[in-house]
Amino acid sequence: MSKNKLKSEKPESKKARGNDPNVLKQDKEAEVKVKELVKDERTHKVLGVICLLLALYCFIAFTSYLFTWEEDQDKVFRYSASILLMDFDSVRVENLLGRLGAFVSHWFFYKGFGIASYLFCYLFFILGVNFIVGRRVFRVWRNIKYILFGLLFISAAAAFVSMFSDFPWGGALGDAVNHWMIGFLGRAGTVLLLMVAGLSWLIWKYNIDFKWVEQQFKPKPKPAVAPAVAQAVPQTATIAVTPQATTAATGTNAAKEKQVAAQTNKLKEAAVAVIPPPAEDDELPEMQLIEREDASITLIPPAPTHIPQQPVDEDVDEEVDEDPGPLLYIEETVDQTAARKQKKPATEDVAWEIKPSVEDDQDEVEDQPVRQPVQLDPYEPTLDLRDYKYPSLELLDNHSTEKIVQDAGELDRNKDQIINTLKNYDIAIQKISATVGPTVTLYEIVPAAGVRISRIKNLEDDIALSLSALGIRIIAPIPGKGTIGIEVPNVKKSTVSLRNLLASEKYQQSTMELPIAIGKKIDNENFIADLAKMPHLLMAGATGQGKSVGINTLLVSLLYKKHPSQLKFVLVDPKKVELSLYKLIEKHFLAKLPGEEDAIITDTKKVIHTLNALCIEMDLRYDLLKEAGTRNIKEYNNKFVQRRLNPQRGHRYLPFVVLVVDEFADLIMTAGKEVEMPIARLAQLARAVGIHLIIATQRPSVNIITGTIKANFPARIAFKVSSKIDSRTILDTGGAEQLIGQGDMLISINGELVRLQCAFVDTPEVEKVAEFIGEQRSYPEAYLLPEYVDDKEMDGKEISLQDRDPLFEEAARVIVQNQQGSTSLLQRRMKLGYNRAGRLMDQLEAAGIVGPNLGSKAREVNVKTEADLEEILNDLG
Ligand SMILES: Nc1ncnc2c1ncn2[C@@H]1O[C@H](COP(=O)(O)OP(=O)(O)OP(=O)(O)O)[C@@H](O)[C@H]1O
Repeated sequence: MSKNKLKSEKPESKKARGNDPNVLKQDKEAEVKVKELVKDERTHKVLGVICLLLALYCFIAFTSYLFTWEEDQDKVFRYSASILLMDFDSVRVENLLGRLGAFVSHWFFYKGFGIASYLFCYLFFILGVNFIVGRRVFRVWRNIKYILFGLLFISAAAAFVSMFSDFPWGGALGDAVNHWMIGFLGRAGTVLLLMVAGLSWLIWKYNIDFKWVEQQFKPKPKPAVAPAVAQAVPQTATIAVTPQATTAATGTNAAKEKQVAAQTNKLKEAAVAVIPPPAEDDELPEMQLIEREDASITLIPPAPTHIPQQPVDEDVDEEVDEDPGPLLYIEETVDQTAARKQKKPATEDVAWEIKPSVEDDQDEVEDQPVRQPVQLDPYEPTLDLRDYKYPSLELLDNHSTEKIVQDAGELDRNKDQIINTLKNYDIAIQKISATVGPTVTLYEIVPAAGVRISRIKNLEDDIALSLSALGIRIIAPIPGKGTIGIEVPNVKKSTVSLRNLLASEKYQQSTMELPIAIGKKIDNENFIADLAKMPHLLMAGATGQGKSVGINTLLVSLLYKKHPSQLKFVLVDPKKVELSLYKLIEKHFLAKLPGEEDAIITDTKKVIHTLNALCIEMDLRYDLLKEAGTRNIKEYNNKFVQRRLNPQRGHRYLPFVVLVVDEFADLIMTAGKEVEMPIARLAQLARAVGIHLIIATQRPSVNIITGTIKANFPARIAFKVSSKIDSRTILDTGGAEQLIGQGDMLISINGELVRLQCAFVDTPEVEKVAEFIGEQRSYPEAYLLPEYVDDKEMDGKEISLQDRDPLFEEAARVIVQNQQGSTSLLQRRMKLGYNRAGRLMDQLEAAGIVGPNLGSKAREVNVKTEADLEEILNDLG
């Protein structure tokens, strides 16, 4: 009965949904064409050129108006807009850009905003540049806000100042505002209000500090303080540095580190204290020297206690308006110095003390001659971007009411049909119960005594056929319950919004390291898992079944929980369009190869480089873990946070790295083993160092998901696939071919299989989240992966000093400063792969800077001082 019903419903529903398929196709095509046109790079460039020309046009017209307005004004008044249509001879205007120029300028200046009209030239200019360059060189909304304020303020101020001038300096707007203000506040009040508005804007934009005011009221420091400090604290070496100075010497930036070390080395001899002034940008700050009398003071280099990357505002038209922060104070006691000299393990030999400010301390020094070592505050990675705001749930949409409505009639009908079908096979049942989920309802059956479950299992296909609904899955038995489950799709499915999942207590309160909100189980329980524990995820599904949405769901749920300093994504997108939205968060959350323009990798060759670079990153991280005596990233970061690891030795806070590959099959088809090998290596080893993989494929065939790959991906997700074989390839069992699509999925974690409805997040929502993050202050560039040089590309290249590696000089300095000719030192300090570091070492040998290879021992360093090295480098030219 219901079989017939189902059959007869099909054409109807098609009718209801669809109209003539041809018509639909045309609509779609037209829509696609318009969309493509809007997105086309060339359209943007044309718009950009138009905007720039408009900017230039207005600029010339306005400037000309300044000189010709007297002659032209009468004519524009007399003829108004009809001046544009008149003969050349009947009306002659003086404006360089003719009647249109005269009319437009008159309109902007006289009827509009006066001299502030020039702001429109600026607006067209920034729009033009943004369109032409193809990315947001200028932030449009922020600039529009400034321009609106400027129009109001400049026109009002200009109108006030030029009250008795004939020229419309403030335009109609300025006059109106001015008129109202004078009536309301009087002249003095208007002056005050304009001053307050102008000053407020300056303070807001440039964050002016009023230190000079502060200094006027501060008592002058006593002249003898510096020697007094040295004498009073003979056992303490003191270096004052600003937070920026500490940043300059991080392990990630070997050049700066080396410069700091070089400067500090020089200072050691002179026994002086170093107080670098606050650095505004990434440049190494210049040092100010304050001589101290006591030559016995020992100095340690200003250990980079802080951020691995110096954040900047992405906005190019704005200065970084960050307060340089208070001076920090780093101190090492004589015991610690001695310990350091004896080369105690890196983890224990250094204690840094960070105190507010030398200025604050100077008075204190006199009252408190002996300084006690002070417990340091833990390192806080999120201070990298301390004003970073996590995206709010408001950016996401609610796609449905979370309440699942199930028609009681439908439940009854399904129940009866199940009972009858089983009866046909002589299977009696004791009890049947139903759990209604978002997409399917689970009917749980307790068979009558004596019915063997294996019988039902054998009849699985027949029962599914008899029930004849699409997407039925029979679980016999339900693991751990001894009952039989039959999943029947709901007629009315409800979408699970990612927003609701992220709002759930389970997600909000989660203490997982990488929480991913995947979807809802059949019993409506939210399924939130820890990617760090999985530790890698394989996703497969035929085209159009919800893979891309699934990837977005995972990425967005990580973005809602993680700070940019704690997580980096490596995105591989051979299809070029799926992950392109995340370009906006490049400087916050993405990692890329040095020198690469795009952080989202679409080219196969670059994928191979990136995967190998990730392997190098993994090896480097293992070296760090080993040196720190820790077993995994959690222990390592804990130790770093407690300041028990010295950044001077290359230690740094390690963010999690999540590699997302959107179309794995495509890569394997084009690059085969070259891609499979590094992926397999990463999958086998990378979990302990915080590198996790999410790999998605449309074609889950055995030549793509090979045994090696499968063995290392214990967590796997299958959306609907086209055959049972595909389902077996991915899940080791059938079932995924029975799914109903649209995010209906099976997840297998450590052998346990769960059916879920994947949470839904739409592209505009992802865009909003990416925009929200992208607009905030960021690092100066994406997180840099180590350099990888393809052996094949370098093979056959002779060691020639003419053709030196670009990093040759830097490598030479690292070796000479450390007086240690070891390849692994170069690898660690400069984040290089073994091969490149080896080649650099060969070149250094050819230049006579290091001696020959001594097997397992480090090479001898022939150059003893940096001055000698500089000479050699100069000679090499
Ligand atoms: N979790 C979900 N909830 C509701 N609808 C979904 C869900 N996931 C996907 N869909 C629907 O299915 C459509 C296709 O999904 P998606 O683009 O993710 O497929 P895909 O597997 O990535 O396809 P392709 O491999 O061709 O890119 C979506 O546009 C959406 O309408």
